[in-house]
Amino acid sequence: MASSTTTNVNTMTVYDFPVGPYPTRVRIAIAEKKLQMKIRFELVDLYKGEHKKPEFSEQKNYSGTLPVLELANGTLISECTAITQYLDTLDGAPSLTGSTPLEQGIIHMMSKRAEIELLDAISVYFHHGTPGLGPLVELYQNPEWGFRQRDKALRGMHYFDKVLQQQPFIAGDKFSMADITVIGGLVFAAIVNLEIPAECRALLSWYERMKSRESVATQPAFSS
Ligand SMILES: N[C@@H](CCC(=O)N[C@@H](CS(=O)(=O)O)C(=O)NCC(=O)O)C(=O)O
Repeated sequence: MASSTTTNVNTMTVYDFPVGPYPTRVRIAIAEKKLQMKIRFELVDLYKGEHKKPEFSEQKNYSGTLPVLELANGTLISECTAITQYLDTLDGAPSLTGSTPLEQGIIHMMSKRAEIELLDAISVYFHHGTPGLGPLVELYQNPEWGFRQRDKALRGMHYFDKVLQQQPFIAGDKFSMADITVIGGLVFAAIVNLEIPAECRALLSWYERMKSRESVATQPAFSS
């Protein structure tokens, strides 16, 4: 794992794979909260299986996935939703995860639905229905299960298209963590060459709007 030499005592570290769909979720949240100066990124090379080595799974994240946020005091937070919630509420002015109980409930539901119906489904297709991270990492593959999840993700795209026919953002009338999760899903869709169906015009239009946000456009996953 590469590391920088100078670290401010208050700097947080994100263990990261810059173009990865899930790391991109947290990268967008960091940009939306303008926390870039307080966070350093440390590359963990997924294609070399660094995330599966004991020094990572035992010391950083039992689940062996990225991203992981490490606070200055050594506290470790994994899972994109948890990391986003922590970073969003740090300044006492949540803008991504909801500022009322109702907003928090709806945003969490729609973000989790985006994981289940889109992002996580495409991840399973990537790992089981394609060569994924390669034979050193993909020790077990079930292509049929992968293809079923790909089809589930396509249904998910149609679902979110219908949602966006009725409202400007995934969880309602404001940009939120739920939009970021769907963006992560579409980043993964591009990686596996799973095109957004042409008839999903509301989803396509929403995605163009999302890609014009500075917090999104500046991410490595979107640099051509
Ligand atoms: N539920 C986790 C999933 C994280 C995840 O799957 N991250 C990917 C990173 S990336 O594919 O998006 O770049 C990973 O570590 N994959 C490695 C593996 O699954 O072996 C989260 O929300 O953080």
